[in-house]
Amino acid sequence: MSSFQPVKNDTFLRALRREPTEYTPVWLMRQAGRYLPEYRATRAKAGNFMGLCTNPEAACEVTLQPLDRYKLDAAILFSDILTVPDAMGLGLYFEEGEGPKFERPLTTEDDVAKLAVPDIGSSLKYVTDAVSTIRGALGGRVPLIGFSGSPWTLACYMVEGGGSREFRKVKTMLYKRPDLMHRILEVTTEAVSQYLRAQIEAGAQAVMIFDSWGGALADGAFQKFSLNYIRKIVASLPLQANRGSFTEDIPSIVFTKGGGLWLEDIASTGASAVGVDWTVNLGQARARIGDRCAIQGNLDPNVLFAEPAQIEAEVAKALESFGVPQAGAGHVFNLGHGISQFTNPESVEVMVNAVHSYSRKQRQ
Ligand SMILES: Cc1c2[nH]c(c1CCC(=O)O)Cc1[nH]c(c(CCC(=O)O)c1C)Cc1[nH]c(c(CCC(=O)O)c1C)Cc1[nH]c(c(C)c1CCC(=O)O)C2
Repeated sequence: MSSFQPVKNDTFLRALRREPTEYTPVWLMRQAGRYLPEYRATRAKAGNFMGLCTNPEAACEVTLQPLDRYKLDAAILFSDILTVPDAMGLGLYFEEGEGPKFERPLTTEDDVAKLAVPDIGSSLKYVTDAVSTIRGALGGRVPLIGFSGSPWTLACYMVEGGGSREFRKVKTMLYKRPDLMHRILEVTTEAVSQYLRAQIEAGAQAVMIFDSWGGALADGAFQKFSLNYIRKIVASLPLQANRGSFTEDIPSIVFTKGGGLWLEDIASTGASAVGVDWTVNLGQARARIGDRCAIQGNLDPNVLFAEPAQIEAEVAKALESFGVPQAGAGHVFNLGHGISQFTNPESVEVMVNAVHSYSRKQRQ
């Protein structure tokens, strides 16, 4: 039994390939999440967030929830970037209202020496099972995006033991013991490469690398400790997947939050698209890299707290800034970071519909 169906709405994939589209495709980072009452209901049934992630049927249900409400052009696997360090034995847990934490962060030289690539096929089977369940349930409606954290972003959580503002521990290690830092990044790079390849094999039609904390690094350190490892991962990914009766291209997206200064460097990884946050001017980004890579982004998620007319105006501003994507350029509309849990679900509908209708008008 094959659950692979070719995709019907391939607007997102065509934009990533920088081919012409009738309108600008749109999806939202964290589109399945706490701002949706139906998500909160499913999460309550599953007990907690990791209960959702580890149950492929529940993960599938919440992945599809935003697609049933909005005309989104892509689905994203419901999971978390921290499943990889959890599989490495660090013991992921979530404290209510405090975000993710690790029971066994990497604190000593010995911890780092013992770190090893986990057996992805067994320890992260719940993720690849979720991917194939979701791909089957989508029935080709829209493409399914798989994802991972960047090695540097994962290392931030692994060394700090949770979220951080100053990154004191992880940056101390980076400057004082770069050998230890590189070892963590090497092991994590291999784990992430295998993990993304497993997601592609299970049915993911595009992959995204979240480098959420790349922007916390100094110029020079960013290229050495984050980008070089992302480059290795992108190089390890297959460009196509064989689905039995057909093959499909597998584009990749690299999103470095706060990476606006380094767009050319990020584009040079060979990724199909560069994700940008709201500090970046889309027109300037296009001029800098738009003939090498597609661009994804970049509305400030806080725009969604304004009135519908203001949301529509901000969407139009972003689309005008990019301009009409002629062949050779590609734009995927998104937020510049994950949607806030305090967002009114109706505002998302206003945004998605505004992206579609305004970008169609632009092309007339
Ligand atoms: C840094 C990071 C994490 N996770 C992720 C990142 C990179 C993107 C970014 O920078 O935001 C990525 C992520 N996390 C989640 C997804 C699912 C797919 C999607 O809809 O985009 C994705 C792609 C679900 C989630 N991951 C998490 C939630 C909230 C869980 C809940 O309480 O229901 C969701 C929906 C938990 C999580 N997981 C993480 C944090 C910091 C938190 C707490 C966030 C919060 O409290 O708002 C780590």
